[in-house]
Amino acid sequence: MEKSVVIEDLSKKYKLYNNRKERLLDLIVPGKSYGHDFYALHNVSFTVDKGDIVGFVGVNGSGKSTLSNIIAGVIPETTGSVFVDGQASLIAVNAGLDRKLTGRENIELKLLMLGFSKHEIRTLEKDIIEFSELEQFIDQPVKSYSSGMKSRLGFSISINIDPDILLIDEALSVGDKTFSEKSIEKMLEFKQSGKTMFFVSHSLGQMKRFCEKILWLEFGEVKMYGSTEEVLPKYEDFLKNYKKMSKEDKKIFRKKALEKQFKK
Ligand SMILES: Nc1ncnc2c1ncn2[C@@H]1O[C@H](COP(=O)(O)OP(=O)(O)OP(=O)(O)O)[C@@H](O)[C@H]1O
Repeated sequence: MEKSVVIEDLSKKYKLYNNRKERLLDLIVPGKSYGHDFYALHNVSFTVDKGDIVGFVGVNGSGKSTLSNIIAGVIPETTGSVFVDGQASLIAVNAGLDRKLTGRENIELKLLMLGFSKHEIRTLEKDIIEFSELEQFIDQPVKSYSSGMKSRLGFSISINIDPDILLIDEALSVGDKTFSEKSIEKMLEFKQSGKTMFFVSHSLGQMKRFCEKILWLEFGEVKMYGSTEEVLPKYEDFLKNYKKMSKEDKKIFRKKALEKQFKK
């Protein structure tokens, strides 16, 4: 099988500060370190074959968006290696849109940055605007858009540029039903063309519908990776138990995980 994405020992570390003074001191005092290291991802390894549809699951803060952003090249990893074969495109609420520019300008800028020719831009721009259903709003600045409109624009750009790898991070949760259905159809087309896709969603129904494999992240670490039939029922069991936990037990569970993420 041809590999599409290979992640080895990937970690993403953030520096967290208690206040602005600490942040400033960390910048200007040589040889001394202020603040705390926090691992959003720690030693994550997995391999994805060409044409796989992989879902990322995990409770809030487990690292799903951080991982999608790293695969899409939006943020860098701290350590480890990330191999991505081809061009990856991320669809996420707010991702990659310049709020000051209009919808049309955002489309043109994105296409220019991706190296499309003038002729290709003209054709693609038309398709993207039509798919987005933004009509006359396309010439309004993105800062005036609702989150649904932004998500429609982002989705339309990313899907129409036909990337090798598509990452969809919760982008379907904010659109209205008709647009979601249309997007799902487009995603099924993408799936049928044998391209690699990643999917982040809290909707397990959507995960079942699309994904062949599931990566379950728990506070920055891989808890399980395997076929949807194997992993999703286990994750569902975990969620059921997690929901049943008392407020106090949930707090303890989160605290223990956070201690691990801070210490590594
Ligand atoms: N820029 C940042 N600086 C500091 N910490 C960050 C930053 N970005 C993310 N984090 C932390 O990294 C962890 C993982 O965040 P991430 O958004 O990847 O989780 P997630 O699984 O996508 O969560 P959700 O389901 O809520 O969207 C969280 O604890 C978050 O607070």
